[in-house]
Amino acid sequence: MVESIMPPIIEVEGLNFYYGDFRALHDIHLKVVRNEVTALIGPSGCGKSTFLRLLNRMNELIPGTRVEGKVLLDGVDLYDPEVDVVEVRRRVGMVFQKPNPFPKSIYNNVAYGPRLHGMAGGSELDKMVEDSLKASALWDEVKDILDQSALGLSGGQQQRLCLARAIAMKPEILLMDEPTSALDPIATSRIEELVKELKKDYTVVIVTHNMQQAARVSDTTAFFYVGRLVEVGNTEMIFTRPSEEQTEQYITGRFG
Ligand SMILES: Nc1ncnc2c1ncn2[C@@H]1O[C@H](COP(=O)(O)OP(=O)(O)OP(=O)(O)O)[C@@H](O)[C@H]1O
Repeated sequence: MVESIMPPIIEVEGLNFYYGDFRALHDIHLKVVRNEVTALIGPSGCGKSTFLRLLNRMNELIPGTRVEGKVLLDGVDLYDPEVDVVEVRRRVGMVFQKPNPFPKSIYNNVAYGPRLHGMAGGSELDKMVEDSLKASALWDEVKDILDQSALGLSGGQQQRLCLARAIAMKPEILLMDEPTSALDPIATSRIEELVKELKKDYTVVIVTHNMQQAARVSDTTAFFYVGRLVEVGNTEMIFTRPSEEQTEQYITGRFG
């Protein structure tokens, strides 16, 4: 495979991860290319979500866990003791499987992070909220009801609101953990279209159980199996001519 000429935004080197004594990830090496969508696929329990959460230090909220190895973001190790975890999570935003808006107004959901970080106020904040809702393709649906509760939105709208909330923090990377698994097909295809759109401005890493989704939205696909990264490469190549037997078996539905 021809190596991409774009410098990687993330370089993972020799990453191991433990929940207590259980080693969930084994010696992972992976480069994530800037302004690409990278999909993480593999059967249930293979470590996709664990790996994703290591990219913004979310796993350290779980007691008894341990990380070895490096996750370099623009060349700086996220796990270096000097690095500020709050800044890491601002630069690397996340959208979860189930939409989880705050029980606040639509406006305040998006404004919450920028306010907390003193990033904007007044009309500047209004603009930030508008821009974020536009980027998540929700603005037209909510512009007249910004003061209404986010909990009144549909599941698909709530997920786009969560995306707007992440975007408002001006991240460089967006992590998505099965962002469409709770959504119907129409809401799913809107999110998929958005993901393709978002890579112009962001780098996206998405975990998905749905192989068609990985094939539709991603540039690069990484196949995980029992805590190991079996193969990573150009998405079309992974889905048509994988190098590894295990990848071939998984994508042809012979296991998992
Ligand atoms: N909080 C936790 N404590 C202990 N073990 C955990 C925890 N979270 C995950 N694991 C274990 O780590 C392994 C990897 O889990 P992970 O959720 O990362 O896999 P996954 O590929 O994302 O699975 P799925 O597709 O089902 O979400 C599994 O064996 C799982 O049981």
